[in-house]
This record gives sequence, structure tokens and C-alpha cells, in this order.
Amino acid sequence: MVLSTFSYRRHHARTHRSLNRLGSSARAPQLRKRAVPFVANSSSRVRAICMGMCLHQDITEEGKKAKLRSSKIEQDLCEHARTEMNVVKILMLGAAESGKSTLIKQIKIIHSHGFSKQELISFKPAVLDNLLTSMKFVLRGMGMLRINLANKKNKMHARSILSCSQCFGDDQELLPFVAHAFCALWSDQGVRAAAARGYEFELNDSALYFFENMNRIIAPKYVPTETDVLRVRVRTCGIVETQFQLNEIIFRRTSLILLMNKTDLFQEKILHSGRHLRFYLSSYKGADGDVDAAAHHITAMFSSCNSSADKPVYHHFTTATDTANIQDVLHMVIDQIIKENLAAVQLL
Ligand SMILES: Nc1nc2c(ncn2[C@@H]2O[C@H](COP(=O)(O)OP(=O)(O)OP(=O)(O)O)[C@@H](O)[C@H]2O)c(=O)[nH]1
Ligand SMILES: [Mg+2]
Repeated sequence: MVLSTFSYRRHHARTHRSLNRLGSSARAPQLRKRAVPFVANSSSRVRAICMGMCLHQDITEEGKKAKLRSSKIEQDLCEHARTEMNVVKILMLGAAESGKSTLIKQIKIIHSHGFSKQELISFKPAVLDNLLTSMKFVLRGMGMLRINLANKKNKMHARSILSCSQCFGDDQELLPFVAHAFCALWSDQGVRAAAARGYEFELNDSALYFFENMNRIIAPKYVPTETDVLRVRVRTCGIVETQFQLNEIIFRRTSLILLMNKTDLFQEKILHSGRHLRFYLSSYKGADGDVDAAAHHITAMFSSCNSSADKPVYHHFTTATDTANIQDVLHMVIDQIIKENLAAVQLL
């Protein structure tokens, strides 16, 4: 969003420069003399030249066209600036799979009428593909964990899933042999045992959700629900990479909000998995099973990276798949931004 604004400006600035060149070569000498004293900056220069042109009787056809194009650009820039004043720009930075896209989908659900049926349908191939990818991952994980299929007959289903590159046809309906294999494999105790230990082979966080909702998802004419859309993973790393090129001045003038996402999974891990934080961070001295202490320890590690004392980084604990939670957090974030803006103009 931000980049397109820049390119828009750059393009128009270029056009302005060429128009100015054209304007100066097209004008009569006495006009140039009258126009120049009014020049204060590049945009007032264009305006001064245009006004000068209006007064001149012997204006050429080329000059008239240039004047028209110039005032149209001027008008466009004003209009663009006016709309931009109401645009809130968000730069979302985070590791892969940290929940950036999920948060953006929640903003659409909360502030922009959610997803139309057509939009929901457009996620169907991604949901089916997530199911296929997750099943492949579990089958490969079984090899790593040395877990066998409970039913030997499921070997052929495992083979057909592992060799399948696309699980739906041109009509976007799941291929019948894939549906059959999914059902057989998800009924296999070996597959379930491996899926339950998914954290040992980095199984996608939403894989279990898709397996548990498999009967609904593999049914003919399936249409994804909003929850399915929040759970589906579509890769978007490219956007983040381009946004990194932005000038750091933008950061100096921007509210920095630290979202500690996936608190549901964090809590589950700290409370029930036996994978205590001290195993991974020797700096953690809190008790095992203390979710608050563990969460605040990690937050403090992030906050300590902030070197500017006058620019605090506010943090929130979020679960991006939970609409109510995100709604509350967005309220707090917006309040915070308004307060910062008021403080900046010294009203607080
Ligand atoms: N349980 C749980 N799952 C989450 C949460 N946030 C995101 N997810 C899931 O994590 C997966 C990855 O989320 P995305 O929003 O696609 O992550 P991303 O940061 O956009 O990832 P990239 O585009 O690869 O950089 C999806 O399956 C989400 O449904 C959360 O707070 N809790
Ligand atoms: Mg993404």
C-alpha cells in the first residue's frame, strides 16, 4: 500500500518535470519573465506558469495541452492527498507462520463486512491443499518418529497421497480417490499418534483443525466457513520483503505495537506439554507451568531491543484466530494510537 503511494508520487513528479520542460520551451520569452518571480517551490511553479499561460494571448496548441494535463495532475494529487489523510497504514512484520495474514483477515471481518460467499469459495483450493500438505507432513513425520500405520492396507492410500501434487479437479471438487484416502488414513491410529506429536516435526499449527473437520471439508460442494479461512495458510512472504525497503523515517513517526501472537498454543505448551521454557531459554528463572511469567519473560526480551526511550513499544497478547480477542486488542491499539497522536500535538 505504502509502496504504491510512493510510485504514484514518483510517476507524477516525473510527469510534472517533463511538463515543466515542455511548458518553458513552449512559452513566449515575455511570459517566462513574468512567471519566474512567483516561483516558490515545484508545485507553486507549475501553478504560476499555468496562470501566466492563461493571460497570454498567443498560446500554442501544445502549450494548451500541457496546461490541461498539468492541472489534471495537480487535481489528481490533491484528491489523492485528501483520500490518503483517511488511510491508516499498517506494516506487519513477523516470522513465517506467526499469524500476519490471519490478523489482516480478522481486520476484514471486524471492520469490513467479513467475506462474501464468493470470497469464501475462493479459499476452497487453499483449504483442500492445506489438508493434503498436512497429511503428507504427518506421513513423513511417521517415518521420522518410527511410527507404523496401524492398518497395513492403508499403505496404498499413504502412497497415493504422497505422490499427489493436486488434490482437486478443474471444478475445484476434491478428487474421489483423495477423499477416500484421507478418510482411511485419518481413521488409522498410527496417523493419529503421529499427528498428536506434530510439534516434533513442525506440523502446521492448523493441521489438527483441518483433520478434525475433515468430514465437512471433503464433502461435495463444500464452502469454507470464516473459521476455515482464518485457519488456512496462504504464503505471503513477498509483501514483507518489499516492505523492508521502506525508509526508517516512517518508523520514527509510527506507533510500534508488539503483538505476542498464538497465546492459545503458548499456554497449551507451557501447561500441558512438559516443554518448559527453561529448556529453551536459560535466562528464564520463573516457575514451570507459569504462563504469565513465561509470556512476560519473552516480551521483556523483545522490549529490551528498543533503544529509543521516548518511543515505548506497547505489547498485547493475542490469538489471531479468535475474533473476539482481536476485536478487544484492536480497540486498545486504536485508543493507544489516538492518545499518541493527541500527545504529539500536545493536547494531552
Ligand atoms: N492456534 C492458533 N493458530 C494461529 C494463530 N494465528 C495464526 N494461526 C495459524 O497459523 C498459521 C499461519 O498463520 P498465517 O497468518 O498464515 O501466518 P503468516 O505470518 O501470514 O505466515 P507467512 O505468510 O508464511 O509469513 C495459519 O494456519 C493460522 O490459522 C493463533 O493465534 N492461534
Ligand atoms: Mg501470510
